[in-house]
Amino acid sequence: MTDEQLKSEKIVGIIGLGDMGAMYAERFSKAGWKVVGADREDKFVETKAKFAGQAFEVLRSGHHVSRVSDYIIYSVEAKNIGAIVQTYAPSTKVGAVVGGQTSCKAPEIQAFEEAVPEDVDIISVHSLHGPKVDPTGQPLVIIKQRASDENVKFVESLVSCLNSKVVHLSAAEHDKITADTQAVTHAAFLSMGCAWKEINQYPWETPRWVGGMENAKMNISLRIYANKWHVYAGLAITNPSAHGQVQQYAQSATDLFTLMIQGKKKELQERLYEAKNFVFRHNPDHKSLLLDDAILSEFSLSKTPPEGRLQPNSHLSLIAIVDSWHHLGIVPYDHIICSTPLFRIFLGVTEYLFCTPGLLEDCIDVAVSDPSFRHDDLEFTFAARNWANIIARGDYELYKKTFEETQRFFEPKIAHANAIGNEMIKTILQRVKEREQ
Ligand SMILES: NC(=O)C1=CN([C@@H]2O[C@H](COP(=O)(O)OP(=O)(O)OC[C@H]3O[C@@H](n4cnc5c(N)ncnc54)[C@H](OP(=O)(O)O)[C@@H]3O)[C@@H](O)[C@H]2O)C=CC1
Ligand SMILES: O=C(O)C(=O)Cc1ccc(O)cc1
Repeated sequence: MTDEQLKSEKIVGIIGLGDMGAMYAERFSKAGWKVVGADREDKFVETKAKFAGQAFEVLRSGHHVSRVSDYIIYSVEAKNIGAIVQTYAPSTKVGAVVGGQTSCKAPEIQAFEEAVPEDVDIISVHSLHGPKVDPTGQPLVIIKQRASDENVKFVESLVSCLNSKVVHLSAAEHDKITADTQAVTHAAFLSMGCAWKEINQYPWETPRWVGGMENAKMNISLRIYANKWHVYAGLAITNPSAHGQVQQYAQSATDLFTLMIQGKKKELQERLYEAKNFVFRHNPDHKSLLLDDAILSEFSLSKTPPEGRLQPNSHLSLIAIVDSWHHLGIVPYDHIICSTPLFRIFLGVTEYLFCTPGLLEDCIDVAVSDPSFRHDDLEFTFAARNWANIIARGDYELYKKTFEETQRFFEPKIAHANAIGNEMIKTILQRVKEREQ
């Protein structure tokens, strides 16, 4: 079938009209597909009113969506995917295709394999960006679990209106890469947020955190705290590979902080240079960095421009990620094809620190000789260990509580940070494109 035939004959169904589901429903329907969607049945009237002006139709429940749709995308909380698939799977139209948008694929695929009838194909998707980011040029993973080539073409044709970069992976490959990239990135920025809350300081209000790298840390941290806790909890807790990665990050932060307070400069240097040589070995001349301080300096949350010399910082959150990539044998550049904007920014900032001549040396000097960031680094280390524990225990309630307490602390600044973060992401994407050319 041609794309036009598919568009006129197929019906696309979305179960879960939250941030990502609504984004898909809006974009697919605007591109000319017939789209139906449902959120929780008890919210039907409210959901129908919310999307009244849209080109897609809101139905009463996932059963109603499943009965009529040729491709059904479950865009629901990861923790509940098993139960939700079990509920609606028996209503799936004969010969249809099902898939999900959750961030970790093992539980999603298992739910489909267990519950959907055998005549139904399984093709999952994952847009590697948040709902407010323009999907153009961002990676979109397609996972053909069990499907005819014709149905894969149907899904490709559908998602082509997003203009994303399609990457075909197995569920296992997807989960390994996203554990390496997303889970640790989130752990780092979640920990920064908790540390600022514990020392009771908005980082943009003090001259201690000034400069491009600091802007990136604040914007990304607040961007994560602007999202829903379950997105990050589900992604890390349901992905077993993520537990070890987050644990290693906490261990690296602990080890490096210990070397700092012991004043063991030589050991710290050796450890970080070994990590640098492993992670950044493809860019030994430090050419064409993803980001630089001048670019990042534009994106400040502070009202007053910085004055004088920037205060050097031990950058524990950045040196710990390079150390943990080294310990886990991860070369982050290998994952760029399947990376999120936040991961690319994190990589860009660490690359800037490690590959700009003189910066890492300054950072090591400060780390062992200047105690002014010790309290912050101590809180950061506690926070990293706490997140690793919560994730390892699979404690959704404690995750929610810890996340929401910090979210409340940053509440007054979240909208502003999101606006600046969007601009920063656009600039960085442009930069990545130029570098690719
Ligand atoms: N947000 C992001 O940045 C990204 C998220 N993802 C993944 O996509 C999925 C959706 O995330 P997101 O849209 O952000 O989350 P949301 O919480 O915004 O959306 C999930 C929606 O599903 C609804 N829901 C719950 N139970 C049912 C049900 N039985 N039938 C129909 N709808 C139901 C929820 O209602 P209620 O809230 O009332 O329970 C909610 O409106 C998650 O698995 C997430 O990990 C993937 C990429 C990016
Ligand atoms: O870019 C990020 O890491 C985000 O925070 C947005 C996000 C969250 C969950 C996903 O599965 C994909 C993207």
